[in-house]
Amino acid sequence: MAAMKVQMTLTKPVTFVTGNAKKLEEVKMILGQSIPFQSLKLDLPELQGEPEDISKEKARLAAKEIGGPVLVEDTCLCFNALNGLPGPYVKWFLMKTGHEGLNNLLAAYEDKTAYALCVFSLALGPDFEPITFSGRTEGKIVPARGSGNFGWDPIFQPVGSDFTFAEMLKDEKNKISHRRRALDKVKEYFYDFNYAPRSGNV
Ligand SMILES: O=c1nc[nH]c2c1ncn2[C@H]1C[C@H](O)[C@@H](COP(=O)(O)OP(=O)(O)OP(=O)(O)O)O1
Ligand SMILES: [Mg+2]
Repeated sequence: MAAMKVQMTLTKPVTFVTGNAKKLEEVKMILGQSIPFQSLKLDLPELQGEPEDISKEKARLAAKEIGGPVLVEDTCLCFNALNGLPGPYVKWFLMKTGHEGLNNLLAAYEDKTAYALCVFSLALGPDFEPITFSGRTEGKIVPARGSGNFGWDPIFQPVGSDFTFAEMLKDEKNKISHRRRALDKVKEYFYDFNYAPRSGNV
């Protein structure tokens, strides 16, 4: 009876919880009118560990805080030469060492390939186990190019593009980004449970 549970529970719009205004901006652009949601700015404490577990734990905390359905996400930047690090810790590496420091981490390696990973977690309420949806974009780490107003965008150049995320128009980034790919799965989930009409802004 999972489907019925979902429909009964989602009588309220989902609250997307994040402390990052740039994330929220992209989520709004990508979702459009497809899923009814509201947002709340909260900087939730984050577990250490694997991306899925970090994201799920964030959702549990958020659902407890809100007392209703929540959506959160955790974003990682993973270097293949470093077996996936800095991964979920990229925020702290970026803050302490900047774009140059992140490039320097790879100086000893020929392999500059990396991937951006976004793990969304949906918790239908405080008593529900969160469900995760991941999206991944392959690319490489390059010296910073483009406007530096969102995280590590200037040093990530996706496969198949001559531009870094920071050099692209938002629309272009949103077509191929880790966040877009994860949100496509979130949307599918909502359509499957008839919570959002498939004819919505896809
Ligand atoms: O598309 C992106 N392009 C460039 N940089 C990005 C992107 N998405 C997240 N970022 C940055 C923000 C933070 O430095 C780290 C992820 O950390 P993460 O914990 O997921 O984000 P956060 O703490 O800023 O917001 P939240 O309150 O949702 O946890 O990578
Ligand atoms: Mg965070």
